[in-house]
Amino acid sequence: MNNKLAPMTEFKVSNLCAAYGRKHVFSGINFRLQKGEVVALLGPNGCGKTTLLRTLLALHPKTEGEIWFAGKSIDDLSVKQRARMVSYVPQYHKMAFAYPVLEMVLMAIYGDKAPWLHASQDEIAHAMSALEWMGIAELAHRPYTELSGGQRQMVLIARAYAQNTPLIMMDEPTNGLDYGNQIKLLQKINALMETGKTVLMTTHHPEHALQCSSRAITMKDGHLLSDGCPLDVLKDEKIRSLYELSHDDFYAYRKQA
Ligand SMILES: Nc1ncnc2c1ncn2[C@@H]1O[C@H](COP(=O)(O)OP(=O)(O)OP(=O)(O)O)[C@@H](O)[C@H]1O
Repeated sequence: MNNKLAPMTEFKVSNLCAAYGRKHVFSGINFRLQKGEVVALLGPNGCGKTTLLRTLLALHPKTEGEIWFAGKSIDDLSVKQRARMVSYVPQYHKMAFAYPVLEMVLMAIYGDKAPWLHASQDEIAHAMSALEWMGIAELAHRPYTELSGGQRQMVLIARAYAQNTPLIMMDEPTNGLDYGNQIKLLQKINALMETGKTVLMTTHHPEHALQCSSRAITMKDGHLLSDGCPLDVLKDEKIRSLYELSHDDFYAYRKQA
């Protein structure tokens, strides 16, 4: 089995726009991701973060613009080629069948066909190591549909990790995780950066972005507002303005926290 990462030289987005029917969600989005960056994307509910991630993954159609991966337009890559370059932890995931967790992880390695049913010992060991990395090896033989929300979330993260792509996109990855698992995940994301992987993750928690990201991007009303060092982009005044919080509400909360 080929565990080598596809080369991640650069991921580039230029003038990207997307809509649902006639309703524009975002327009004129430009940014680049470099190897080894963990980039946190923040913005109010409904500003378009999930739609942006789904558009970058070609799961939602763009209305304008270009997405380039290592010099190739994403439009020219097959589903299989994209799956070697980028993995995805969605915000919501429905699974109709009660597949065992181990098979769910093997599916990420093999795509939508069914060779995971004949997986080799090496492949099973690789999938198990992803579950161990996430700290959920004991769930390997449990049906996915019988897991709690937080356990399912950890399976999806292990699955993306097993896919072994140079770029991982995660939509609110700490969603549903208990306090301890949130901290452990943020540490794991931070460690991914050291291995040269690139992560683009949405979060509703500026403190999570400050803990594990090397760069933060904020988004509001269908546009990117700021992009840079988390300590600068997530200054108190910028957070207050992003989420439209009054001085009193914000500092009363801060005082209690
Ligand atoms: N399937 C859909 N059909 C029509 N409109 C949609 C659909 N999905 C999302 N929208 C709308 O697109 C906009 C952006 O939604 P999106 O889910 O991308 O926001 P978000 O920033 O990820 O929100 P949240 O932080 O609440 O998860 C919202 O106004 C939403 O109502």
